[in-house]
This record gives sequence, structure tokens and C-alpha cells, in this order.
Amino acid sequence: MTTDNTTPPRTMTWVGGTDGYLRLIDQTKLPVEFVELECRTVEEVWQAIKQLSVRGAPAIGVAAAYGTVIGLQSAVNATPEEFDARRREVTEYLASSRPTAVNLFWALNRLNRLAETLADLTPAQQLERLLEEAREIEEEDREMCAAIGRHGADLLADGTGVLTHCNAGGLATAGDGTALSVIFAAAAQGKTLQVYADETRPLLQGARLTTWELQQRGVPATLICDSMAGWAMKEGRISAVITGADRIAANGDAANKIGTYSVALLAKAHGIPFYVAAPSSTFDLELATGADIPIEQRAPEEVTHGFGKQTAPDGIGVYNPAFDVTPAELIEAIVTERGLIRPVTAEQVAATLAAGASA
Ligand SMILES: CSC[C@H]1O[C@H](OP(=O)(O)O)[C@H](O)[C@@H]1O
Repeated sequence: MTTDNTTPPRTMTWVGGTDGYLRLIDQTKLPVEFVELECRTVEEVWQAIKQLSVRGAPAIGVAAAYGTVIGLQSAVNATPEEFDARRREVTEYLASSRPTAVNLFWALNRLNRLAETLADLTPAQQLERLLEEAREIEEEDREMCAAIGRHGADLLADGTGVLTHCNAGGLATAGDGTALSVIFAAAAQGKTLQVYADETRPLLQGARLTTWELQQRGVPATLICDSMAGWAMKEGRISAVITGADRIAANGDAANKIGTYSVALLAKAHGIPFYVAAPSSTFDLELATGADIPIEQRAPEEVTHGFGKQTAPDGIGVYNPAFDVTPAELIEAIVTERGLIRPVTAEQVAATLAAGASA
């Protein structure tokens, strides 16, 4: 619930039936404007993911699932062969939107695997079933967020100063978030927390989105520049760090927003536990380690012209990786909907994910 006891706005909502559309909060406009986009073509969904109107690994997966349904609407009266060809075209197109968050590929693969079992149905019947699966993916994510909160809340003691990086809140998921779900759950236990939110350059998800969510929920929050995290730790303001993740390898190495690795090193240097919160849909067990996690490189203008103001000379070279990888040995525990992965080892990852039933 928000401070005025209302339910927080949903990151996205499917409107209608198989001929419906996806309505989503345009996160590039927050926190100054609350604007919702109506995506009625797969190109609009692709663009919304690419430009971070919808962002955050789980939210990207849910949006891509609904985007697949939208992309198939034009083929609902085609032959089964044409419908299948269109599905492969649409899912490959959506997969090209962003490379790092594995939830995107996990959702698309889930729909494709389901479709392969529906060959006896007409395209219209298949589309009904694919929409049902997209709705299921959304609902499961909501439930995983809640379970992550339950499993992680006890990690944060009353009076904790918690640092978080980027936004791993409700806006990044279909539910209450991952890292923020742990914070919301701990606050709901009556604990007093002081959250320090890294602004998270260059796109400022922390400054724009995490602070907005925490204010909505009445959780005390302080905004800091990314460069202030180490000093805040040195001053004793921080006693725990928790972030989200976009792709976690089989050994527990975790890709997350650029700057997370630096924060994890700072936490280690100050003896502060560094936690990652993520659902099982964020794990990529085909990767033994984080060495091969694809890191998205984004446009130089995000650094030199952030939100319309030029802050660097024309022609300067820019390096703008959107993610980095934190090695498992820097992570105290990974909070999943199936419990804590601690210690963070390949064996513990496998054991926890095999636990199956969400708590
Ligand atoms: C709950 S996943 C959130 C995760 O996604 C963010 O990346 P982006 O804003 O580029 O989609 C960031 O890495 C967050 O930790």
C-alpha cells in the first residue's frame, strides 16, 4: 500500500482479450510526469523496452510475453504454418531489444515451447492460450516478488541503513520488486529502515524511480550520488546493501546495473553484507560463470546529454556499458522466491533452484 493507503500503480496492464493491447507506465517520464503508453504493435513494445519506458529484468520478460501476443494478432486468420512463422519472427524481433536481462529470453522461450505443443489448435485458439500464458507469467512474477520479500525481510534488522543501486522495485517487475520487495517486507514488519538510494548514472533509475517508489510507500529514503556510496559506508551510515539482478550465472555471478560491482567491492572493504534479490527467472544456468553474460552497450548521448543537457564536449569518446558483473564471492546471499542462496556457490544455486515450489 502507498502512504495514502492506495495500491501502487501497476507497471503494466493487459487491456482486453486477444485483440487487446498493453498499457504501461512510461518510466522515462517519472518522477515528474505519470504517463501511460498504450502499445498496440510489437514495434511499440520493442521500442518501449529499448528506450526503457518499461525496464527491469522481470518487467521486460512480462512485456515481451504480451508483445508476442500483440505481434501475432495480425496472423490470427493466417494458416497454421504462417502463424508459426510469424511467431518465430515476432519472438526473434523482441529478443533483439536488449541483450542482458535473461528474463526477456526466458519469457519468449516459454511462449515458444508452449506454442510447439499447440499444433492441433487453430491460430485463434493458440493465441488465446498464449495470452493465458502471458497472464500467468505476470501473475507468477507478482507472487515471486512477494516470496522474495518474505524470504529476505529478516536480513534487514530494525534501524538498518540500507544502500540500494538502480531500481529493483515494483517498476522493474509485475509485483513489489525484488530488492525493494525485501525492504517493503522488512518495513511491514514494523522495522525502521533508512534507505540510501544511489542515483545510478547515467539514466538515474535510483534518483528518478527508487526514491519515487519509496516515497509512495512511506519508507524513509535519502538520495546520494553514486560516488558517495563509499563515504556513506565509511561514516557508518550503511549496514546492508541490496540490489536486483538482470542475469545470474550457475555459479552465482550476477549481472546488474553498471556500478553494482563497485558497490559490492566497497561493501566488502567495509565488512558490509551485499545481497542480491532475484527470482528464479533471472538465472541462466547455461552459463557456468558470469564471464559470458552479454553486457549491453548503450548510446554515448545517455552520458553526454543526460535528460537534455549537454555535459561533455562534442566528439568526446564515451564508454557506456549498461551493466557489470559482480562475482559470487562478493555476494553474501541471493534472495530468491525459493529461499536464500547462501553461501553463493554453484552447488547452493542448484540446490535452491531445485527446491521447486515457491514459498
Ligand atoms: C528487478 S531487475 C532490476 C534491474 O534492472 C535494471 O536495469 P535497467 O534499468 O537497465 O532495465 C537494473 O539492473 C536493476 O537492478
